[in-house]
Amino acid sequence: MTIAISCGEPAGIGPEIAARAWEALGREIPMLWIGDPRHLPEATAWEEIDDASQAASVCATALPVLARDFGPPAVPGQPDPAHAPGVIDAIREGVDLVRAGACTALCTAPIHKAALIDGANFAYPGHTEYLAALAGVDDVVMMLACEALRVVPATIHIPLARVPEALTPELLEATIRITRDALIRDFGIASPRIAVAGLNPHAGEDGKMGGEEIAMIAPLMDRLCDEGFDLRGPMSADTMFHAAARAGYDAAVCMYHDQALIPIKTIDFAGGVNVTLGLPFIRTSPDHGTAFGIAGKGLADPSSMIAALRMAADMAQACGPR
Ligand SMILES: NC(=O)C1=CN([C@@H]2O[C@H](COP(=O)(O)OP(=O)(O)OC[C@H]3O[C@@H](n4cnc5c(N)ncnc54)[C@H](O)[C@@H]3O)[C@@H](O)[C@H]2O)C=CC1
Ligand SMILES: NCC(=O)COP(=O)(O)O
Repeated sequence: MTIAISCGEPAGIGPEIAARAWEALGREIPMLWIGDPRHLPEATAWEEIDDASQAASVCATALPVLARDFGPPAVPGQPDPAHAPGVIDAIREGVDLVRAGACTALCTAPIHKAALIDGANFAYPGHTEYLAALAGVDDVVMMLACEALRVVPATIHIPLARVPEALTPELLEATIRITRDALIRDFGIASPRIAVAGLNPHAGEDGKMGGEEIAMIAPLMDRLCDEGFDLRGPMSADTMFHAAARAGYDAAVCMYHDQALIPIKTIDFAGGVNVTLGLPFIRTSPDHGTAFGIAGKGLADPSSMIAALRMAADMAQACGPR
């Protein structure tokens, strides 16, 4: 039942929120941290382990650490490209542990994408795509979830100008299918109701403000509804996130990153969790980034990390490791 935590960017708040999350949950949820222990806050009670199987017994008294040497020390707020290989390896090691059955889930602390590209030619825009590559799967889906809302961006880390061309019926169909399967399997919703956002203002206003809704989104939705999917939309993105609208669906599939992430980070920044759907293992993460401005100052709120660990543990409990 041990959850592997990858360290994330050492100059960000990742190490401190992991340490704080262990303080909050270490007696309840076995976990281990993969990274360079010199990057943890000085006061952290940590203990080196050689093997994931030792984590459960250590975790009640110290944060179990699979210690790796990243080379230079970390300066809060100043990412060092020299850490990039270590950061990437920690994610890969976490995946290996989960896939080998030594851990039940992976919870990733935030990475600074630019430092990984500069330091190691990291070929992926984020964890989501890297994890898909490690797992050898083509279609994965990013979901951000909090008590009040679940959102899924169909396109993720691409420039806004490229969204319309990237938004193919195939991509949207895979996104909706994976989302529905996960709502049933991981979130225990027998008949998921999925809202689908339009791409354009007012969901295209009958074609007067853009054509993607009529040409692509609505026909795909009709086809999936004929198969038994409960889909609502295409909805105007500006009016689908207020409380009464949210009561009408279990998840919202959105067309691009900010359409999905702005509402959830506005509603519940502290409680939001990023969960990757469609992987053959469980991966969660806090919804926020590296927060360089507050790193090393003891100001970071660990709530989202705690929520991410809880969600990973709940998913493992409900469905078992994949
Ligand atoms: N899963 C991941 O690896 C993610 C990584 N990132 C990366 O993080 C870097 C910084 O991104 P930003 O857009 O600045 O977002 P950010 O989430 O790091 O920071 C946004 C604002 O929220 C505050 N904040 C964030 N987390 C906080 C916490 N736990 N407690 C208190 N305040 C907190 C920050 O101080 C800042 O004011 C980028 O390189 C981005 O790619 C961003 C999101 C997720
Ligand atoms: N904006 C969300 C984000 O950057 C998380 O991406 P990932 O690293 O989880 O793929």
